[in-house]
Amino acid sequence: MAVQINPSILSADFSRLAQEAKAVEGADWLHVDVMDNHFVPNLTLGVPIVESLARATDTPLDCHLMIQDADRWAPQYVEAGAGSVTFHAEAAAAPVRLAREIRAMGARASMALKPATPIEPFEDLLPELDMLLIMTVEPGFGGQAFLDIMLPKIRRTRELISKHGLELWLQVDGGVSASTIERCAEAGADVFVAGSAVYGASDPAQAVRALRTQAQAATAQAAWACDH
Ligand SMILES: O=C(CO)[C@H](O)[C@H](O)COP(=O)(O)O
Repeated sequence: MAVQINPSILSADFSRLAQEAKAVEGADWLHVDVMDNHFVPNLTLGVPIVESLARATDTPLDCHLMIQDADRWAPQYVEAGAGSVTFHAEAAAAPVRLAREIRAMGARASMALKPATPIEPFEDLLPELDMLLIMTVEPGFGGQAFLDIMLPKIRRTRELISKHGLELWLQVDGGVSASTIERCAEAGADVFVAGSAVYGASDPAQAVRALRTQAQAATAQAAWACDH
C-alpha cells in the first residue's frame, strides 16, 4: 500500500503561499487548513485563496474544513479546485448527503473526527467516504504535541476498513513528525499531514521524502498491511 505525505500549508509563510506550495512539489497533496474562528479558535483562509493556490501549484489540494455549516460551504471548495474536501463530522448536519454531493462534483469526499469523537457511530457511513481523517491534536493550530491516546482510534478505524473491505484512505493530522509517524503507520494510517515537520525544516521537499521513507518502512512491518 502506498503511503502519502501531505504538507500542511498552515505552517508556511502566508505572505508567500505560491512559493511555499512550490517548495513541496513532489508531495502527494497539499493540505489546506480552512478555519472560520467559530468551529476552531483560529482564522486562516477561504475560497478565493484556495482558487489562487489551485492555479499556483500542480500538487492537488486536500482542503480540511474546520468550519461550521460544512454542508453549505464544502461544495464551494470543490468549485474552487480542491481535489479532496474534508468536512468535520461535528460540523455537518447531513454527512451522507454532503459526501455524495462532493463525490458527484468530482472530488474525493472525506470526513474528520476531533479527538473526543469516536469512530464507532460512523461505521455504517464509511462506504460513503474516500478518506477518514483522525485528528491527533485538537484542531486549530499547528505545532502542537501529538496525542498518543489517538493510536487506539487509528487501530480501530483500520480494523473497520479491513472488516468492510473498503478502499478508504486513513489520514492523521496533528503533531506528525519523524518522532511520531512510525507509530501512526503501525497503527494503520496511510495518509500523513505534516505542518511544522515540513515547513520548519531547512529543506521542506527533503523533509517530505524523509517522512515518506519512514512511513513506508513502518507500514511494511505493520500487521495490518501484511494482511493485504
Ligand atoms: O489541522 C491542523 C491544525 O488544526 C494542521 O494541519 C496540523 O496541526 C498540522 O500542523 P503540525 O504538523 O505542525 O501539527
